[in-house]
Amino acid sequence: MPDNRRSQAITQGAKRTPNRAMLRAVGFGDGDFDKPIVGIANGFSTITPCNMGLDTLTQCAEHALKTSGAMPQIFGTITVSDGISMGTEGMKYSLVSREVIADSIETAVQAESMDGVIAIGGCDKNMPGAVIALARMNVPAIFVYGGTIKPGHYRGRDLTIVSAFEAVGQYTAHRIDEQELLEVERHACPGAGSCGGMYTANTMSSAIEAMGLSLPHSSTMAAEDEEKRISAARSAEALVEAIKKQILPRDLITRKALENAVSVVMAVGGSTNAVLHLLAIAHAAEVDFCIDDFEAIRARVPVLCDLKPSGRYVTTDLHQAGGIPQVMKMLLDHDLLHGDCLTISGQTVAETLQDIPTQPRPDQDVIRPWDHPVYAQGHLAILKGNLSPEGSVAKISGIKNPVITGPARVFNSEEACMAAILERKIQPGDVVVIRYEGPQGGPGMREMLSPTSALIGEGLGDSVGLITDGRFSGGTYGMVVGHVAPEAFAGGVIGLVEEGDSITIDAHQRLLQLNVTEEELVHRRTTWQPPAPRYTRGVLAKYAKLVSSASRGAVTD
Ligand SMILES: CC(C)(O)[C@@H](O)C(=O)O
Ligand SMILES: [Mg+2]
Repeated sequence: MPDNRRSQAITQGAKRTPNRAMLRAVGFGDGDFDKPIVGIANGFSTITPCNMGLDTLTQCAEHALKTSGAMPQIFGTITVSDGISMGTEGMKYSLVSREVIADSIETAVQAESMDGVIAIGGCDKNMPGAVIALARMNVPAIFVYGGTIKPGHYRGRDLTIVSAFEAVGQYTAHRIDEQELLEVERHACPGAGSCGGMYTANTMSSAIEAMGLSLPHSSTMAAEDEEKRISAARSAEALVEAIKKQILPRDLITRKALENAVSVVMAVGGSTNAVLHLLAIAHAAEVDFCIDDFEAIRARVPVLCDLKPSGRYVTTDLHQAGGIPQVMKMLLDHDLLHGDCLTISGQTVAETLQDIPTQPRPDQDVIRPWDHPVYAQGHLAILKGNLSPEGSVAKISGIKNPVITGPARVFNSEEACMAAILERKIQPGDVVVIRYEGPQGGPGMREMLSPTSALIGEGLGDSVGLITDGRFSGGTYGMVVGHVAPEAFAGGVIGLVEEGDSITIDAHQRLLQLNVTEEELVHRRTTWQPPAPRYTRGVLAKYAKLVSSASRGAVTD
């Protein structure tokens, strides 16, 4: 073990007698002060099914660290539940929790001079929050994903949490009755694990595996399966080896690795949140990577996987079909992946894939053959125009009407918009505008799964556009554009839109345009004032003062 261990700052020499005295109280013995001290950032919580199984994984990792000659130290990180807070004021804490998780891991590991860290997370923000911390600290580290939930089943179909969100719109549109709404609620989430489609949690776990920061196949394992617990122990062993070799997160989180992550996110049809989080991870790792880098990758990478929200299958199906290594192998064989990137095991990406088949198994169709992709190009597009000169993010594949020009229906909050949708006041051809929901203005940039799902449920998903300076859940699809930057609160044009204005969303040209003259915008700006901040004390007030534009990842440092 390298003798320049960080933990020597608290374990070596007479002056560290008190420090060792306290470490003895937590279980250190005479021979333990020369072992590496490895933190386990344990996201266990019962406030969301995503994190329910993490304590078991922590115990597996703890045991494996001890048998591998390291000294584990467990500490907690928080989580919030996107799905449970969705549609409420509480969702404003969701993106904020990414920073709280990152700051809490950094604080604990740096305060105690740890030699390495295993970050264990489940719900959406746990993944980017953990990796932001690992990138900042650059101490040997590995990520362990809590695992996906298995699908629910009802009347012969697979259900996920998004089925429940969409059922709300189906019910208000009288397309299902109250009993069916209740049965969907009862069956959508059968146990522990993160939301089961290729939504944000599974998207980010896949991106982290693509960057070599977690073990192969680990990002698509089910939370409740034994292999997930075995993988946690193997991850601990891999980290002890990485400490010996001094493999650091910034050796893994390189520009090429970020490009690999974006390619995999495109190939699996992942969440729009991946744009926000990968930009924030690049910022933390001090890698030159910006929102415009997504388009070059989108244009060359096909969507290979037929996964919910817009596809048929769930992440456990992807796992059974070969998981992320199978997707990566197909990308590598077509020169759409950098095979020379390093991974946490010390192998290169190409070496980890050498035994993976070049074509997906013919007995499954969740991963399509290369020459029959779901879509020929990626689905995550960056739209620009006078509404979003810094950028905005949309899923543009599989849309029935890729170009929509319609009258603006303007709402200054998610709640006001949701009320209008449920009162059936939104008509085909409308372009819904939800603003003052950005990182600063919300604050917290809420996910708009409730209104987008209600539109789908009411059968308006193909005929109504929706733009917002907020963001979307991984379960959102349709003609929807989020992360509009600059946001309204920061003086963005979205704040100048008036009811009835003509707005164009053009997926082909990747254009987001307010069809109003420049002179009119100049006139409107003379009377525009930012609203008073919604919060003046506490977490949300502090966040609103620090947070950057979504086009830079909504970072706070
Ligand atoms: C509730 C969901 C689907 O997990 C959402 O929060 C996401 O971002 O995917
Ligand atoms: Mg989410």
